[in-house]
Amino acid sequence: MISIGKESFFISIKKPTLINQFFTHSLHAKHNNITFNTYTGTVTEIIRSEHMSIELKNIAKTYDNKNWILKDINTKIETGEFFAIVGPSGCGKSTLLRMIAGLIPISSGDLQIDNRSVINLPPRERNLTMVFQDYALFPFLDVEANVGFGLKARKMPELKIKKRVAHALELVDLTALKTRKPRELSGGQRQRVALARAIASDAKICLMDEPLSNLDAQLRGKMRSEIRELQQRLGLTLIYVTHDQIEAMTMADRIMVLNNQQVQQVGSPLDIYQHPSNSFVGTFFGTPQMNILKAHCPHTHNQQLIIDPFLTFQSPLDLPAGDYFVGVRPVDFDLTTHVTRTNAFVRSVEYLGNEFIIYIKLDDSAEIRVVTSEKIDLNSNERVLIRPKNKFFIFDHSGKTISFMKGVQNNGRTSKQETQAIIQ
Ligand SMILES: Nc1ncnc2c1ncn2[C@@H]1O[C@H](COP(=O)(O)OP(=O)(O)OP(=O)(O)O)[C@@H](O)[C@H]1O
Repeated sequence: MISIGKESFFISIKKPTLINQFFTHSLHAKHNNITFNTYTGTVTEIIRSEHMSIELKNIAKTYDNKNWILKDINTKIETGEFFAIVGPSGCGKSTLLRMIAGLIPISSGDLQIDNRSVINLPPRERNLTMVFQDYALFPFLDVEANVGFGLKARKMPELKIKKRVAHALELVDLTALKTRKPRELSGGQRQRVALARAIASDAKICLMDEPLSNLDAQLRGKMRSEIRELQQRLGLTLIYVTHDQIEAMTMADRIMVLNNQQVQQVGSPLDIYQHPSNSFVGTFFGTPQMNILKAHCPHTHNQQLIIDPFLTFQSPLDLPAGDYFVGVRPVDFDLTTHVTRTNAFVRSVEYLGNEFIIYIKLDDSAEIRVVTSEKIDLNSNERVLIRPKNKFFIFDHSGKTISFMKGVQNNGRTSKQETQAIIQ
C-alpha cells in the first residue's frame, strides 16, 4: 500500500522503473513524501531501497586494540554485483565479511548498505543472508525445515513459508530430497540446502564465506557455475570470500585483493590479471605462478634490465639505474633447445596432459617456470635458452608495478608508439 497525503493506493511493483513512471506520469508526485508498506520516504528513496549497494568507508579492525587486522578498507559494491574478496590465509577476509554481516563490530570506519549507515544495526536488520563454509545446518531438522528455519523465526505465516521453501528448493534442484536430514546428503547437496536457505530469505544481499571449500574439485567446478547462475537470475548483490584465485577469477564481476591488512587492488578479473598493481597481486593470480626475477638496470636513462648475460629485457621506459624485479608469466617465455651459449639448465619437467611445466635453473640459483604445450623431449641438466615474448611486468624494489607490456604476436618488437599506448 502506498499513501500520498490522505490518499492510499494498492500497487504491486516489480521494478523500480515502474514506480518511477507511476509517479512521474500519473501522479506527478516525484518529490512528495509517501509510505510504502512500513517504509516512509521520498519516491527516490523508495526506488533506491530496491537497490542494495554496500559501501565500506575507512573500515579498520583490531581484536586486541594493539594489532590491526585490517586498515583503510574502502570500496563500493554495486547492486547485483558478484564481488569476491580474496587473499592468503589469515589476511582478514572472514573478519571483513563478518563485520559486514554485523556478527562482529567494526573498530573504526563506516559501513553503509543502500546509502545508510548500518554499523549500529543487528544482523537481522541488515537485509542480508550468509552462507558459511560448514553450511551451518541443523542436524535434527530435515531439508525443508532447515530452509524454512529463518522464516519461521521471523514468524512468517506457515503457508507463505511453504511456498517460499518450495520455490527455493526447486531453484537448487532439491525438491525430491526435502524430507532428508543433513547427514543423509552429500557435501554438494548440503551446500545446496545452505544456498536454498539464503534464497528463501529473500534478502537482496548474500554473503558467502568459502562455501565450496569442503567439496571435491569436480563438484566445486559445477557449484561455481550454479552459484553464479543463481546470483544472476535473482539479481543478488553477492560478496564471496575465497582464498582460491581461480574461483574468484571465474565467478566474480570484481575482485578485492587483501594482503598485509590492506586492499592491494580492486578490479575486474581481467584487469587484475593484466594490470596487477604490484608483484603480490601478479603472483597471486595465474597458475603456475608468475616468475619474479631480480634484475639490474646498469645506467640511468637506460632501458636494459639484465637478469643474466643470456637473459635481458628491454624496458619500454627509461629507468633510473638500480635494482628491479621483472615478472613473467610461465606461458610468456620462448624456449630453445640444443643450445650451448646459455646459463639455463633444465631441472625437471612435469607433464600435465596438454602442457608441460619446465623448471629451469639459472646460474645464480633463481628458478624459472616455463609452460609450453609443444611436445618436448628434455633431459635434466640439458641446456636451454629462454627468451621473453615481450609480455612482462616491471616492479620497483618494493614490488609496485612500474610498467607492463601487452604481448606482441609479430616478430617480438613493439614500436615506441605502441609501447606508450599500452603502458599504464
Ligand atoms: N576472534 C578473534 N580474536 C582474535 N583474533 C582473531 C579472531 N578472529 C580472527 N582473528 C585473527 O585475525 C586474523 C584474520 O583472520 P580471518 O579469519 O579473518 O582471516 P581469513 O583471511 O579469513 O583466513 P582463512 O582464509 O584462513 O580463513 C588472523 O590473524 C586471525 O588469527
